[in-house]
Amino acid sequence: MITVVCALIEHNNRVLIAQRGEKMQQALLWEFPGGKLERGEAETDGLVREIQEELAITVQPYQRLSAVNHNNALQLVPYLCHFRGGIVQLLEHRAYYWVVPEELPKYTWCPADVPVVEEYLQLTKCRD
Ligand SMILES: Nc1nc2c([nH]c(=O)n2[C@H]2C[C@H](O)[C@@H](COP(=O)(O)OP(=O)(O)OP(=O)(O)O)O2)c(=O)[nH]1
Repeated sequence: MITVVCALIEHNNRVLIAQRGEKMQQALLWEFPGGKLERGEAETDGLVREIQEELAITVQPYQRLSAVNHNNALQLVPYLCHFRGGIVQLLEHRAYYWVVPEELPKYTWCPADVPVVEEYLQLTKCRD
């Protein structure tokens, strides 16, 4: 089973979502950006590195959400992150949006992300 960390990057009550490229696995589906950890790398270190590599922005992870075990093949570990600066560049993805949480269900998600979206919606409802 591979571990993939992903970031729910928050800024001004919105969260960043990214669309996978045409040639990537799970092409054109929406995800929270992130990627696989390197050997011995801490989850949050790997996440900060992946977001810098993929989007050229700096994030600060602050809360781990529930890990999703998808088909015993992939463990997706989501983190809430503060946006700390930079200008988004699409170095790997096809598109990105900053969306309000209520808009999240409109997108076609990678299957493993569906429970993450649900947990995030619950959590943001409790904030209001
Ligand atoms: N980054 C990310 N990957 C996800 C999510 N949901 C999901 O099923 N995946 C899958 C897609 C890929 O099979 C795998 C992550 O691979 P990746 O290609 O994004 O990771 P990476 O940047 O480390 O890629 P690589 O260069 O090592 O291949 O996890 C998600 O929300 N974010």
